[in-house]
Amino acid sequence: MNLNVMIKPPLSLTKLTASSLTFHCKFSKTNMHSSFSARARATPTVQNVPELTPEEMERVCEQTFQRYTSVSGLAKRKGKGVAIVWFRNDLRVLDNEALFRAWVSSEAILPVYCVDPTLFGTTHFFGMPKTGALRAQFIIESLTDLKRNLVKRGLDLMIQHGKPEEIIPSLAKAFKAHTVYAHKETCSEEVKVEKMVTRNLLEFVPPISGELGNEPRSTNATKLELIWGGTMYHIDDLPFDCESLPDVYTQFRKSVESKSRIRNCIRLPASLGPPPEVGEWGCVPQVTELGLQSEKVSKGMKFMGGESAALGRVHDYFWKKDLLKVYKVTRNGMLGPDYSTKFSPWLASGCLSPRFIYEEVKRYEKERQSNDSTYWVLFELIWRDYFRFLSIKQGNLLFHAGGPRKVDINWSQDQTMFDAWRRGQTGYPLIDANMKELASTGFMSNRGRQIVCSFLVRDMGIDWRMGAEWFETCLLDYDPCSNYGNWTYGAGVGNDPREDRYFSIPKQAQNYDPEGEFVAYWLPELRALPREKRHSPGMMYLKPIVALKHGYTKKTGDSKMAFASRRAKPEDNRRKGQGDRRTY
Ligand SMILES: Cc1cc2nc3c(=O)[nH]c(=O)nc-3n(C[C@H](O)[C@H](O)[C@H](O)COP(=O)(O)OP(=O)(O)OC[C@H]3O[C@@H](n4cnc5c(N)ncnc54)[C@H](O)[C@@H]3O)c2cc1C
Ligand SMILES: Nc1ncnc2c1ncn2[C@@H]1O[C@H](COP(=O)(O)OP(=O)(O)OP(=O)(O)O)[C@@H](O)[C@H]1O
Repeated sequence: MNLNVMIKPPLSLTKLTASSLTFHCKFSKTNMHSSFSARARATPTVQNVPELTPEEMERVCEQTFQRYTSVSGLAKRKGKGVAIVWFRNDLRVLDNEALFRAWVSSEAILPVYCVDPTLFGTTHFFGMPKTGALRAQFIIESLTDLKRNLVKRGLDLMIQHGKPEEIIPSLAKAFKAHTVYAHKETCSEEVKVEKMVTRNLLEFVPPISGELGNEPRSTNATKLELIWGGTMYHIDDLPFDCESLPDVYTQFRKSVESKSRIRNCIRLPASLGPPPEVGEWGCVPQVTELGLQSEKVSKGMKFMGGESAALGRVHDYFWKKDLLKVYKVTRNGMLGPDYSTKFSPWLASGCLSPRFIYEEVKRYEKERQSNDSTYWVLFELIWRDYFRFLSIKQGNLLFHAGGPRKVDINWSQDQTMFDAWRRGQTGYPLIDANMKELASTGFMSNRGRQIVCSFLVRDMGIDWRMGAEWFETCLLDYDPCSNYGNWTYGAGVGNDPREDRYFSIPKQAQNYDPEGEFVAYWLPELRALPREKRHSPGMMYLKPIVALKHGYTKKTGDSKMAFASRRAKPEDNRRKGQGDRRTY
C-alpha cells in the first residue's frame, strides 16, 4: 500500500530547510570520552575536516595516487570506440572499477555526472527536502574535485542537468558509445533509474542499414554495465546469496571474516585520456541552482567534499594525528572531529573507497601497531557492508513502517512533538544539542544518533520514518541502507529480533558527556551552570516535552540527574508487542 495517499505532507515540512531551521531556532565512560578536543571546548568556531592546509592535502593526494598508479604492463588498453562512465555515488578516481573497465574497453572515455532533479525533490512519505543545502554543497565540492582529478589524468567531467534516464542514452547515441559503465546501487529508487537507463538505451538504437527486421535490436544497443564497488567485501565474494544473508550481524561478520577475502584496490594508469571531442563540458552547479538556499557552517565541524579531502582525512586521522590506535576507546564521543574517523560523508558519496581504508589499516598495522582499535574500524565498516547487503534482501520493507519484521505498531505522527525534536526544542539538553548539531553541520555522532532515535520512537512514540526522513534531509553521510537500516534497528522493527534498545538519557549523559561540555557547546546558555546541572537545568531551560518512558536507572545512581520534577504527563507510547528491553 502506498501511504502517500493517506498522509499529507505537512506544509511546514515542505518549506523548512536546515537553513531556515537554524534561523527559527535562534531564540567515555572513560577519560577518553571526556578528553574531546580542547579546541572544540574552548572556541565555538568552525573546525575544518580534514584539518590540513590546501598544500598538505594536495601533497597527500598526489602521493596516494602515485602509490596507486598501475605499474606499466599490468593493465592493457585493448578496446575500441567510446565508453561512458556514469558517475553516481562513486565520486572518486582511486579504486574506481567503472573507470578502469571503461579505460580498458575503449579508445576514449566520456565521464558524465547528471544533476538529477529527483534528488532535490521531497522525501517519500512526509515531503521533507530530499537533499538539504549542506549535503548539496558537499556534493558540489566533490564534483569540483572529481573534475580536477580527472583533468589531471587527461580527462574531464561532463556535467548535465536532468534525469540520467534521458541524458545517458542521448549521450550514448551522440557519441556512439558501445558501453556505459556505472556502479550498481541497491535501493528501489536507484534501481528504477538503472532500469530506465537500460530501457532507453535500447530505444535509442540507430536503425542498421539493410536491417531485415527480425534481428534483435539489442545487438546494436549501448550496454549498461553495472559494477559492484561500494563495499569492503565484494558481493561476488560473499559465502552466501544476499537472499540468505544471516539475520544477525555477528553471524554475517564471522562468516565473511573467515570465508571471504577483501579484494585489492583497482590500480589505474597515470593517464586515462584522451576524452572524445566534446563541445561543452558543463559547469558544476551552485547550491542556489538546485533550488536550495546556500548555507554556511558557522559552528562545529565543516566537512570539505571531494576525494582529495577524503584522502586528506585518512592521512590526518591515521598518520598525522595517529588516532587509529585509540579509535575503540574514543569512538563513542560526541564533540570535535577526532573521537572517530569521520569517514562517513566521503564513503556515502563514494569519494572514498572502503577497500582503500582497509589497505590503509593494514599498512598502519604493519608500520605502527596493530590492536583492538585498528581492527575496530574494520568491524564498523563490516556493519556498513551488512546494511548494504541487507537492503537487497529486504527490498522496500526497509522503508515501511513495520520494517523488515512487519511489526504492527501504532505510531504517532504528532507534528508539534516532531517539530520540537527536529528543532532541538524538547527540553532535554542531550537531545537538543545533538539535533542542533545535525541541522548546523549535517553531522551527528553515532552515539547521538542512537540517543535521538530512541528518544523519538520510544519516549515520544513518533513514527520512526519521520526521524529517518529528517536524517535523509540533513545528513552529509546520508546513505539509504545505513540510515534506514539503523533506524529500523532503533525502532525495534529491524532484523535485530530480540532487543528493544532503550537509551536512557540520564545514563547516556552521565556516561558520554559527564562534564556537560557537549551540551554547553551547542546550547551556550547552559555553560553558566555548574557542570552537574547542565543535563538537568530546571527552570532556566525549556520544559521537557514528554516524560521519559523509563526515567532513571539505579545503575546511574545520581539524584542530581532527576528529570522528573517538571516533566509532562507520561506519554502513551502506543507500542504493542515489544521484545526484551535493554536500557543503554
Ligand atoms: C539512526 C541512525 C542513522 C544512521 N544513518 C547513517 C547514514 O545515513 N549513513 C551512514 O554512513 N551512517 C549512518 N549511521 C551509522 C553511524 O552513525 C555513522 O556511520 C557514523 O556515525 C559516522 O561517523 P564516523 O565516520 O566517524 O564513524 P566511525 O565510528 O569512525 O566508523 C567508521 C565507519 O564505519 C561505518 N559505520 C560505523 N557505524 C556504523 C553503523 N552503525 N551503521 C553503518 N555503518 C557504520 C561508517 O561507514 C563509518 O564511517 C546511522 C546510525 C544511526 C544510529
Ligand atoms: N534511495 C532511497 N532513499 C530513500 N527512500 C528510498 C530509496 N529507495 C527507495 N526508497 C523508498 O522505498 C519506498 C518504496 O515504497 P513502496 O514499497 O510503497 O513502493 P512503491 O514503488 O511506492 O510501490 P509498491 O512497491 O507498493 O508498488 C519508498 O518509500 C521509497 O521512497
